[in-house]
Amino acid sequence: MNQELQREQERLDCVMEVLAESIGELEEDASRHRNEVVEFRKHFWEDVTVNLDNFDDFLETVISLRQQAEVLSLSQSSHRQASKRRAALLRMQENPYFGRIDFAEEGEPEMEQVYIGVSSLMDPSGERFLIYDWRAPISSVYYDYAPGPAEYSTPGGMIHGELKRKWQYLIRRGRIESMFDTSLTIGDEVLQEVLGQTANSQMRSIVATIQQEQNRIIRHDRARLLIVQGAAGSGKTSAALQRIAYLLYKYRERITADQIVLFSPNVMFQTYVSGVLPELGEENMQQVTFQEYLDHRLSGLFKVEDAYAQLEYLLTANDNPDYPARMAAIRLKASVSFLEAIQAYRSTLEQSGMRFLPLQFRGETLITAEEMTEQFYSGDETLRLSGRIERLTTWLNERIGEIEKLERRKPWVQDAIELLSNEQYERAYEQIRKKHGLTEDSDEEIEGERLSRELARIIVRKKMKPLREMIRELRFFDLTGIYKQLFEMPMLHTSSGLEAEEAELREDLVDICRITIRNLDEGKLFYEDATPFLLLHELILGFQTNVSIRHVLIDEAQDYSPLQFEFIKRLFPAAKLTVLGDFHQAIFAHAASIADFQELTRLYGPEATETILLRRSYRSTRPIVEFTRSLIPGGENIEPFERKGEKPTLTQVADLSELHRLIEHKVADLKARGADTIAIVCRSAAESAAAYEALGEERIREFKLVTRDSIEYKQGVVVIPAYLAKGIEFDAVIIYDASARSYGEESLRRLFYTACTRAMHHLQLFSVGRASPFMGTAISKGLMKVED
Ligand SMILES: Nc1ncnc2c1ncn2[C@@H]1O[C@H](COP(=O)(O)OP(=O)(O)OP(=O)(O)O)[C@@H](O)[C@H]1O
Repeated sequence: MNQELQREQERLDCVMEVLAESIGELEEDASRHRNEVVEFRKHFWEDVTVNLDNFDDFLETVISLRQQAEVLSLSQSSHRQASKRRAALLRMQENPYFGRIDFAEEGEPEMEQVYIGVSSLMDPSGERFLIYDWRAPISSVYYDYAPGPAEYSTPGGMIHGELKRKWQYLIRRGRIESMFDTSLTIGDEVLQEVLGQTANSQMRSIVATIQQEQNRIIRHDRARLLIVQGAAGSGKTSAALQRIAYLLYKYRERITADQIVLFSPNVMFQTYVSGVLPELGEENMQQVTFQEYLDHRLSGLFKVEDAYAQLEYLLTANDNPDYPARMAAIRLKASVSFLEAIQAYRSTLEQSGMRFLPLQFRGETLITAEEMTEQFYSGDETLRLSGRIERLTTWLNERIGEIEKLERRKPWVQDAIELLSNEQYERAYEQIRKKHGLTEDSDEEIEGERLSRELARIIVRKKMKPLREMIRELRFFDLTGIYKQLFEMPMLHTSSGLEAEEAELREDLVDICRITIRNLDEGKLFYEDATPFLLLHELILGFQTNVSIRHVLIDEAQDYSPLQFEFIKRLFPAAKLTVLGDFHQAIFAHAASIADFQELTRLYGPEATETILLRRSYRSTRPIVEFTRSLIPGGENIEPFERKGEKPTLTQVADLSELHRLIEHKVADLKARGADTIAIVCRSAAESAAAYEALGEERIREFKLVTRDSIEYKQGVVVIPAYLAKGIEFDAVIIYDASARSYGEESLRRLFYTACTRAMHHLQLFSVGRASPFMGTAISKGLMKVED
């Protein structure tokens, strides 16, 4: 062991001792707090004087109760803090720090050695940091600079100085296994080692090897909207999660984990990323899918199509006569022009066109839709929509009040009175006595006439309660009709936005409108209609908002339409947005021709928007990246990280039985070579299910079929549609059928790219018959091995 390493090991030994001591102290603390809480709960009522005789006594009781509750909650929170800190220190025992910088601050006589780890640690005197948290201001120098002049920002201003040296450590269980003096980039050696490991069924934190451009994303703090456009495997999801950990640290006094929301593509992905924050000692943020939100808001009204069902249609329904119209509809309904058309339509509703549902009671129409329309548009022409809604609601309530009075005299009410059970009668009677100020002891009786009047009032009011609720919740708007009307000619044609752009879609408009209306009439809502419908709904009736959320992060953002972004912006008015995506992986039809996030600038304006590009891809070996980047236009801009591996292989087979036989061999071979996670990636769910069945009974026991309802993916072999594999990665990927038949159309190029970029170490493609033309360049340039 050389001297330097010896010295470092000695220092590490001291740190380990401090860690052990601190853990011991925290354990004592935790058990003291626990006992306190237990004791406190036991004697809680002894210290509370409960006296409710008069108001002063009552007040005193309340105050003493509140004080007791505060003491209890303080003890509980100290106990929670101590346990959290103890868990962090226990994790640090495995690997207390991973880096060091020797930094000479301008104007300071001494150079400081700053050790960086997942969490901070002070020496026993409490005066000196033995380890700095990776999120501390000074730690950014570690990620941002090579030796030379360096600076970092603190709440008190910029600190300038010189970074003398930079070190990386590989520590396991208190032993330094190796240390590197890294010069230019942060230790490619360590990164090599990390990236060379096999995939886990859970995403891991990248704290020790965050790259400079990723650090910019993590610590970004200026813009309201941060857009991250990055190649497949460039660390977008990783950076997003590290960013959340950073925000929770930097704003620990102000922001809690439940004020941060991560939009992710599906539940399996949610499980996949859910370990990163706990690994960093933080609580998980909230995770949602846009689909969950749509279902929550709309499932009472419609059968809402799932995003993946739409994709499956796109991939399998080419023969359907409505297919071209549906494709055009998907593009139209996700466009900025359509958003503008909806906004324009909403304005016209201030003058005319609003539709209502008649108010019905006992099978009769009490107030017709026409009456409501007339009332809505009568009087002051300058009134805005919200004013008109308020006025109509008041009018409806008054009308219902009048109708209620008339109903009381109707024979059905008398019948209902006679049918009252004894119990119901007693209850009603009691209610009436109370109303007239009669106590249980008073002798005064309620005379018969008054009693039946009151009973009638109670019965009618109860029966009409749902109607009143309907009015209060504004459910008398015929929202389906209003949305449908947008597609009834000539409404859509005349809206300004569409006339200007999307001219080529105009030809398809008749068919688009036809299929939309038909679907609505069947009580169904296409996925592409769900957001526009909800947006129109909110534009008319007011937006539901959540002001407590401070940060919203949207992963796989290429899958969201401008309308969805508009919606999210309005839903979270107090939040900053981080949007991460890669248009080369845009597999939904609506984004087929979009290449970047420029359109998003309109959300908050150019001054409040910043874009960061990530070009380097870390997931896959160099040969795999060289192959995948040849599949897309502009792919030459993607830089592979230098990691060795073999070229992807293309094997052509004659038929399915040969395919299945070779897949089985390949799986066995990959396992023998150490691949823990292997994915057989198919084009669609339909192809996955068929492949899974065809691979035979024995394999069915061993392989797992991933569907859109899958909650987690475990290590092993999975058969999975490409769109569900998005965002996750595998040691080895087998493309089930990369033939021209499967991946022939240009519209599937992005899906094919997404599928291939899931591979970390091995990529095997099979093709039944002629191979997909997407691989033309790769074959001609020798970027893949071709086997017959
Ligand atoms: N700085 C880093 N240090 C170590 N590993 C990294 C780093 N950056 C990325 N990785 C690894 O590269 C892989 C891809 O990262 P991630 O999934 O975050 O990329 P992505 O851009 O979201 O990919 P995609 O768009 O394809 O879903 C992961 O295994 C991640 O751990």
